[in-house]
Amino acid sequence: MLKVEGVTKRYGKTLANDDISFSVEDGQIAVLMGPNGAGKSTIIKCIVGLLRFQGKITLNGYDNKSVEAKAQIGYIPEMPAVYDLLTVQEHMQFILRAYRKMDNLDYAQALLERLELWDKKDKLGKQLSKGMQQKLSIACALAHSPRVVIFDEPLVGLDPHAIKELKAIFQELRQGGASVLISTHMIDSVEDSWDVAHIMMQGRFAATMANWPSEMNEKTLEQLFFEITEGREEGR
Ligand SMILES: Nc1ncnc2c1ncn2[C@@H]1O[C@H](COP(=O)(O)OP(=O)(O)OP(=O)(O)O)[C@@H](O)[C@H]1O
Repeated sequence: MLKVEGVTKRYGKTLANDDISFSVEDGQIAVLMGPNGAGKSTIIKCIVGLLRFQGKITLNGYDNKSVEAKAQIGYIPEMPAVYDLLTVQEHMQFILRAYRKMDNLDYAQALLERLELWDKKDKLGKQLSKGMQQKLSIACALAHSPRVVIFDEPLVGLDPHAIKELKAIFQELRQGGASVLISTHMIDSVEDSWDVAHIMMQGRFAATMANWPSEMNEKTLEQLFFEITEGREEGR
């Protein structure tokens, strides 16, 4: 479970996150949406421990800066960051050694196969295309079976096969009990597979929509998004 309590982050005079609180339960997919500059990447960077902030963030009860929390988190950044001089296969070995999860080697290979990277296993990071680097970044983040997985714009630059696989992976993570947070501009990319969606505006949550079977939503997520961000419903 991911718990964010009263997180505020300023860059100088810019208030990027303004007292944000939310949680993502085990086996839940939460979606973060909002216009450019709303503060999505900032809250994600706070969660994964890349930024200092005011407030409290815990992963399964552990402070997000603790080693216990870091061992449980998988982070797919907006821009893939791979090691130029490691091969695809060496990335997996490096990650699994670092997390002491060498038992996951078969799982890591299966991830590479699903993402059509196994035939590139001997290529260096710097020899991969942007989309291949993105796929490797996804495999690296998932290889150690994290319990909390954070995706920042994961579908950008992926080919249709990888998008299909990644959508299946979202569901498998959810079924496996992970807490999944996905930041995306592509409203239809998450289809109906999310549990809760937060729409961010100017550093705050302007609206939250649940997608439980019992919830009778009058509006689609897309309608709500345009209503909030443009002050009207799309097409009106
Ligand atoms: N390193 C930084 N230094 C100063 N200001 C920053 C920095 N990073 C982000 N900001 C500012 O913080 C605010 C939130 O930015 P953030 O990147 O979190 O938005 P976002 O919702 O992820 O946007 P996008 O959809 O464009 O990725 C913006 O006003 C942005 O200009």
